[in-house]
Amino acid sequence: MNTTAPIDALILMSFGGPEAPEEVVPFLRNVTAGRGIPEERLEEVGEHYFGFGGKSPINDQNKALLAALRGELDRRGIETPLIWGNRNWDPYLTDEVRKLAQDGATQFLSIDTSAYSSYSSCRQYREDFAKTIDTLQDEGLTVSIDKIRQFYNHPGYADACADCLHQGLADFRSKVGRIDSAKHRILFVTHSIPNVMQDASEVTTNGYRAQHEELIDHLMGRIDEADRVPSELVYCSRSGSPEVPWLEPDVNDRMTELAEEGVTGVVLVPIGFISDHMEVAFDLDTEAKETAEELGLDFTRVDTVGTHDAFVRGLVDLVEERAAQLRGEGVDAPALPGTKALVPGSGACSIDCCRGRIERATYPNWAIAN
Ligand SMILES: CC1=C(CCC(=O)O)c2cc3nc(cc4[nH]c(cc5[nH]c(cc1n2)c(C)c5CCC(=O)O)c(CCC(=O)O)c4C)C(CCC(=O)O)=C3C
Ligand SMILES: [Fe+2]
Repeated sequence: MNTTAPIDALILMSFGGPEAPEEVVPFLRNVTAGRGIPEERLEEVGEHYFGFGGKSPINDQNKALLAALRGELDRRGIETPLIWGNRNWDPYLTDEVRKLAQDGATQFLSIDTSAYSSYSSCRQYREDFAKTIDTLQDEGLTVSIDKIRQFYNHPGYADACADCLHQGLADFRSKVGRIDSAKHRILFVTHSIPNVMQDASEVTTNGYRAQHEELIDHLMGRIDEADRVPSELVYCSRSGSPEVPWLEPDVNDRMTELAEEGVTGVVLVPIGFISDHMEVAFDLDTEAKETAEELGLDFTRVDTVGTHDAFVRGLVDLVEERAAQLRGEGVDAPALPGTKALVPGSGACSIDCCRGRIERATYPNWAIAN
């Protein structure tokens, strides 16, 4: 069936980013409103954006993903409109949903650009849906917004990550000759989050960190045995006050320790990011690369999935999966062997997941139906 019924329209929902220097400070104010991030950290992050001409790479990457998704929908004969809306910058979710709602669309399905469970990567998007729904309701427009499941263990994302890793290892091999367990490490990198956010992510799912570990086990199992050097999960982009604990080790700290232990080369695999947005462009390609240079480490940063075919097809599969669930059809929800698909309402990513300090309205409020 070449339809997404009962869904009238699809949304690519992302973070948003500034396009010009004068947008950087207002953007950061939007991001951090009420989130207690110290002024020094904001100035530091502002400098990262100014260093790139005040333009975040994220918008162009989302436009490319939008075009790739449209292409895949068209290939499948799915005519459902697809729009793009952000949390923190123009085009804003509410404005984009309003346009289609005025044309009569009521049921929306969102593709969020984050793979794992946590407040920042799942629940906060559902808070955004609730705000949009409320705002439009006040204007006399009734809409609902559902979302696809977190996709870290969907075969499409995993296949794309595996392909990127394969290519990255080839690049590394061209620098070092032979990949060697005694000298080389594979460091999977993701966004650090506060420990309390990690804990909240474990209430109804296996949680943020364990989800990364599942994907890592899978990816390591797929690389040639000769390349299977020790690997670990490290973090970047820590924010917040220094006295608040966040997930560690930081990628730079860990590279420093490894160099002291005699490691001479690292392959960084940014599985926490679907495209090369600012955390990748600055925290990895600028800062971590400099650390590697100072330490004399051979260094390869593996590609993010971006618009990789397998990833794009996987996202459209997830759209079709969710639409079928909403039609009440029994559907196959594929997941990596030994892992569980986070089907909304099945006990994962439910109303109870990833609660923060402050309780805000979310939508949808899936019931836990085990
Ligand atoms: C888990 C996670 C993802 C991945 C999931 C997803 O993709 O959604 C993500 C994505 C992103 N984060 C981004 C940017 C920022 N994140 C910040 C702050 C924070 N992120 C956090 C977590 C995450 N963030 C957290 C716990 C905070 C602390 C404040 C809070 O508790 O909310 C700040 C404030 C300054 C600072 O503190 O660094 C900025 C500017 C951009 C845009 C980049 C670009 O422009 O290319 C993207 C894609
Ligand atoms: Fe962030």
